[in-house]
This record gives sequence, structure tokens and C-alpha cells, in this order.
Amino acid sequence: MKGKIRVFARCRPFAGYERERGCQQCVAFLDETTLEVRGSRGPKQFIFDAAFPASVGQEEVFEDMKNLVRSAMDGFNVCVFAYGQTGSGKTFTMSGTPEMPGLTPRTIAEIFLLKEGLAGVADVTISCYFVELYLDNLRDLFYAVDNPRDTKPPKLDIKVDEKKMVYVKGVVTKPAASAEELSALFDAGNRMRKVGGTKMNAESSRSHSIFSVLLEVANRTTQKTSLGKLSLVDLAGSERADKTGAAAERLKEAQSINKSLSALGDVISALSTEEKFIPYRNNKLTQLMQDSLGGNAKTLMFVNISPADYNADETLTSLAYAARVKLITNNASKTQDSAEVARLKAIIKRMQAGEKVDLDSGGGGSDDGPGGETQPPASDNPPAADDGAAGG
Ligand SMILES: Nc1ncnc2c1ncn2[C@@H]1O[C@H](COP(=O)(O)OP(=O)(O)OP(=O)(O)O)[C@@H](O)[C@H]1O
Repeated sequence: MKGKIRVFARCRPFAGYERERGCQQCVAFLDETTLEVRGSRGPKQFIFDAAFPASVGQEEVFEDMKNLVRSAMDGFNVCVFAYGQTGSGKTFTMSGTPEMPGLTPRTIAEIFLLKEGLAGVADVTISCYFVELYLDNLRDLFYAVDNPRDTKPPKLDIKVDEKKMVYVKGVVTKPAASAEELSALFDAGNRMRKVGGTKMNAESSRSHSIFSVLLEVANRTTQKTSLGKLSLVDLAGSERADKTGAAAERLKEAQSINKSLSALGDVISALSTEEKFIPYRNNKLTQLMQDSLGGNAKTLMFVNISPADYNADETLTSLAYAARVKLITNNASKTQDSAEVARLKAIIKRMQAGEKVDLDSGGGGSDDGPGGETQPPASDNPPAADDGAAGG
């Protein structure tokens, strides 16, 4: 199912300190999809799949991505990621605050609502893993939770299976039987993330994080199984050291963040111009996002922006980056053939246990469930036709 990656732009509120500093607002919303930025070289308009001013709350934003949760339940590989300048509201969008929960807690609640709706029809098994990319090193946040004193955790490897789905070899995968359990896992992993204060954001994410939920749905009537993956990605923000005041460790972090975002930019640029060679291997971030950009995922990008003229250059750069992402075509397909699912599950299990798996040999083997032909959606959900992401 071919489709363009979808992009939602979201603007954070104009802050009191910006007004005090004499800043003007440089972003105006013309309609539900169009916004205009007044930069030093005149006004520039951008059209996205949605454009959310600061007045749009967390619930409304979630409503517009909610169908993607159902897609993952139907066996699709789904990725939602937030991109933008430091302090522009990426973590607010992806995680939110206890008072204003963001996409992740709402997605968790929705997963278990859908699971409840399938009671008696299908058995749903939910598990997850949580990694961050910090200073070019991939860290397993669940391993860090379980082994807080281990300074030499086992090495993780990024792998792509033959369905072009990305897996992390050696990562700790945890089962979750309830929304409370899944939330607790997310919160515990989140607490292990590298966060530090800069002049632009008192709690700036110094790493890129990926929280992936695996959804296995076994339909009792048809005996068919689907396997979906829903990844929620909070990228670290692009930043200018002169503005953030980064020095020493913070500066090293900023350099690593900017390097990986620049590699992501190169991949986006190559994909949007349909080049033959896509430089995924140049950085771990691009390897990790390989299936979401130009791959088999239904992908939704949030481009988070600041409304202050002080940040107009960065806002224009982020929006231009997002406009390029909007040109990328993904080819989303369901993983819902029982034999295929069983085989993939076995491969994932062995990879995650750190075993060497020869993917070309077709190698996981299966001992559960009959195999066979193409299946109807495991959950009997109507196809998620307009689910706000590529491939829908
Ligand atoms: N739409 C919004 N409504 C209310 N507050 C917001 C909104 N967006 C961002 N904020 C607030 O602005 C501050 C910075 O946001 P946040 O930490 O999410 O930025 P970020 O893009 O993740 O930054 P970094 O890249 O440095 O991690 C936070 O205090 C956050 O709560």
C-alpha cells in the first residue's frame, strides 16, 4: 500500500519571557493545514496534512493520530516521530505532562481499549522495548532500569529482517498485561533517559528515544495471527550552541545530536528526490528509522515549531525539512500471515536473545499456528483508510 508520509505541524505557545524580551509572533495559521512564517526574507507559506496552533490541546492532537493505533493492531508497522528545534514541544507532544498527557500515554490507553474490544474474538499479546541513542551509542533503557549500576551493558545491534522491519538485537523486551503495566514500563524507561538543562530548555532531551510496542493479535475464529509494531520516537532537538549556551558535555551532546539529525536530513533529501542510493548506514539514527522513512511503515511526522521571531530561522529550517519528508513515499504492508508471523516472532526472539540469525536462510522456524494464505485483518477492524499516515 503506497502512500506519502504524513506531516502534522504543531506550534508551541508564545512564552511570557519572549514577550518580555520584545519578541513578536512570526507564525500565523491561515487554515487547518496552512501556516505562514514571517522571516527576514518575507512571509513563506507551508501546507501540511494538519497545522495545529498552540490553542489545540493534547486530546485533539491525539484524535488525529488515533487510527494509527488501530493500524498497528491490524498488523501494520507504524511510526510516529517528533522533529524540531530544541524547546519546541517534541517531548510535550510525545509524552506530555501528568496534567496534559501526550500521545504515548493516550496511545497506551487506546491499545488496551482496542484489546478489550477484541475480548472473546482474539487474543492480544503486548510487549515493548525502549532504547535511546545517546552520543552515538544505543542504550537499552529497560536494561538500565534493571541494572542501574552496570556501566558496561551488553552491546545492541540494529538489524533489518527480510520484511524490511527494523529490530534491535539483544534488546530487553518486556510483556505488559495492562495499560498500567505498559505505562509503568514507559515511565521507568523514560526516567533513565539523558536529560539536561540548557538556556533554551530546562529539561532538554539529550538523546533520541524510541519506544516500540509489539502487538500480536491471534484471531480465535480464523486461527490467524498478525504482528504489528508501533514506534513512538522523540528526537532530540536541533540546536545552535550560541543560543543554548552549550559547553563541555552539553556541547558534545549537541554535536552528536546535530550530526545524527544531519544524517537524517541526508536520508530525507535522497528519498524525496528518489535517488537510487539512500545513505541509511551513515548513522545509527538513520538505521533505526530505516523502516519508517521510505520503508514499510505507516509514518506520521510531527514538526514542532516555536512562534517567536527570535526563532524564525530555525522554524523555517524545520518546516522546510518537514516539507521534504512529505514528499517521501512509503509502502506499508500488514504482517498477518500466521506462518510468516510465527517465523518472524521466532527470528525476533532469537535476535533479541543475542543469537546470530541467518535471515536469508528463512530461519526462525515455527511451532505455533497453522500457516497459509493472505489473511483478513486479525481484529476484524475496518481498514484504517484515513489514518493520518503514509500507506493508509
Ligand atoms: N503545546 C504546548 N502547550 C503547552 N506547553 C508546551 C507546549 N509545547 C511545549 N510546551 C512546554 O515548553 C517546554 C519545552 O517543551 P519540550 O521539552 O517538549 O521541548 P522539546 O522540543 O522536547 O525540547 P528538547 O529538544 O530540548 O528536548 C516544556 O516546558 C513544555 O511543557
